[in-house]
Order: sequence, then C-alpha cells, then structure tokens
Amino acid sequence: MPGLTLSNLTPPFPAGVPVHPLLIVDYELLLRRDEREINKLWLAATGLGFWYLKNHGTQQEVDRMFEWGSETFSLPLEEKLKYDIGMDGNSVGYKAKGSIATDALGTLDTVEFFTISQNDVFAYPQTIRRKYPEPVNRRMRNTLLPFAQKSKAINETFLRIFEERLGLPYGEFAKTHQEDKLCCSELRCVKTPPNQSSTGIGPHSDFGTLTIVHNRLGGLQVMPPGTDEWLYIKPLPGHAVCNIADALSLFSGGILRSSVHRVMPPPGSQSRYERYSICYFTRPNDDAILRALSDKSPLIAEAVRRAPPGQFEPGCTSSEWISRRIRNLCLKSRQGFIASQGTEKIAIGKQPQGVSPASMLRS
Ligand SMILES: O=C(O)CCC(=O)C(=O)O
Ligand SMILES: [Fe+2]
Repeated sequence: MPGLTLSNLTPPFPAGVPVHPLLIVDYELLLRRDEREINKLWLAATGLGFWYLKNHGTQQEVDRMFEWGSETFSLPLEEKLKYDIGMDGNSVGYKAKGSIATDALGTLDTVEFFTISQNDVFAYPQTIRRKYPEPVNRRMRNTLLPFAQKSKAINETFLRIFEERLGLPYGEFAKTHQEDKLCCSELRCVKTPPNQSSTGIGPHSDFGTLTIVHNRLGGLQVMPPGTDEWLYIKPLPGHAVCNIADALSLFSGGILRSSVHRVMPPPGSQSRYERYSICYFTRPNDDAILRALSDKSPLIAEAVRRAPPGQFEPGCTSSEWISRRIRNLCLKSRQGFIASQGTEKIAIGKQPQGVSPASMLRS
C-alpha cells in the first residue's frame, strides 16, 4: 500500500466518527495584530489548548518534510537502528515500533519516529547532538532548515502574544528559548503502518512549550477537559494543528492548557493506508528551570495561589524533566508509563471544564 505523502492522494476522512471542532486561527491576521484573531487564539490556548492554524505560509516546506519522512523510513531497518534513540532519555534519532508503552498495562506502541534536533539543523554541517543517515543530511539545508525556521517563527509569534496576555515583561519567553543554546526543540516524522488495530501513541501531553502538527490522515485524538471521551481532530487541508505543551502550561501557572491527546489508527477506509505526520516541537533551553512565572505576572501569581501547592513546580530543568519522561516511557512497563506522565498525570479524564471550542465558534 503506498504511503500518503501527496495531499491529492488522501482518502476522505469518514463521516460519523466523533470529531472535536477546533477554532481556526489565521496566522496572517495574527501577524497584523488583529485583535479579534488574538482573542480567538487566547480562547483556544486557555480552553482546549489546541487550534487549527491557517495561512501559516509553510505548505511547501511541509510537503517537502513529508517526502523527507517517507524517504527516511524507507531505509532498511538495520540502517535505521544505527540511529536508535536508546534507553537513556534521549529522543533524537530513530524510535522503532514497539519500544514504548501506550498504557498502564504496558501495551506497546505501533509507530516509528524519526526525530531531528533543531540544534543540529541550525548548526549543520556541524554536529551538536548526533549524526543522521543520508536522507536527513541531503535534505538538511533545503527541507529541514526552512521548515524549522518558519515553524520556529510561528511559535515565537504565539509566545509574544501569550506573554502580553499573561502580563509578562516583553521578551520573557525569549530568555528561555534562545536559538544559540542547547534545547530539546525537535522536528519529527511519525509513521503508522496500515491496518493497525491498537494505539499508535498512548495518551500524553507534550513535554515542551508549543507543538505544530501537520496531518493528512486522521488518527490524532484529544480528550476534552472535563470528559473521559476521545474525539478525533479531523485533518483540514492546508491547516496545521497547534497545541500548548506542558512547559508553557507550567510557566503560565496552568492558564495555558496542555491537553491530553493520543494517536490511534486512522478511521474508516483511511486505516488501509500508511499514516505520516510531521511535528515541530518548541521546547525551552535545556537549562531553563520549569516553574510558574508568578514573580513576573500578577495573573500567573493568582492562578498559582488558587492551585494545589507545588502543582507548577517540578523542581528541575527542562532537559532533566524531558529525559526523565522519555526514559520512563522506554521502560515499556506499567510503572514506566505512569511515571512518564507530566502535567496530564493529574489531568486524564479529570480536567476542569474549560471553555468549549464549539460554543466559542458560535459566539
Ligand atoms: O501524529 C500526530 O498526529 C501527533 C503526534 C504526537 O502527538 C506526538 O508526537 O507528540
Ligand atoms: Fe503529542
């Protein structure tokens, strides 16, 4: 079965499966500082923590990333395994199928990842984190670099807006997201083989600051706050799916919401096809201390005051926290799965009711 790397080959997302509507944010309007659009982004970020982004200006780069992903996964398994992520909490390189737990019973995952460090992309041909196979090196300058630069700029635009709305000093997030410092920001392609019946990626919230995902087939599901129900996020052509990740939720004292999501086999007839997704993860600098920025914003201080003590203070740096969670996932066990959970540990199925995106769309 051919892989769906070309958007015009995509079979339709089926009707009749449970879908969660997301707010659609227009990136061009955000760049123009359109107040209505900024309000919409804020509602999405503080409600479900997920939104679609249109007019993001990266479609060509994304198409090339899908080609890169399919080329890289076509390498023989023994070649890919030379770049295995290992068991020590590193996520850069190749993650084979069945190497992480997807639930507390220890059920193994069905997906492959290829993950590239942003530090390596920006420093190429110098190596900062690790070396990569030929399809990565060949596409570093013409595919990975432009995708990373544009995606990074999008997330920086979001961060500036959030900074302002949270009442933080201008440039506060730039201090913990400096391009020339070591960080776990990454570019990733995820591949789900066709005809799967079990979970691809188990329930999780993302480790970092902000995530941008590009999908052509369904499979991504979110659990809306206050429910224990999984709903598909339907891929819309030309739209990215963006979400708040745990570090940003922690920095903001929980005002920005990092929601639980997972990857299941694509629904309906889409399940007969290979599924690829392209992800861009912005994460704080390795040495950034994860804590609510209460001393910088009265709004955050108030949110922390209302929360159970210690909820937004993991008491470690970004890199320590990310490696610990990845190491636990790689234990492939019930204990590992539970220990790998971040802010979602307290959240799955119990998140307080946020503003429903459906009601926001009607307003
Ligand atoms: O493949 C997707 O749609 C999302 C992947 C994801 O959630 C992740 O890699 O963190
Ligand atoms: Fe995720």
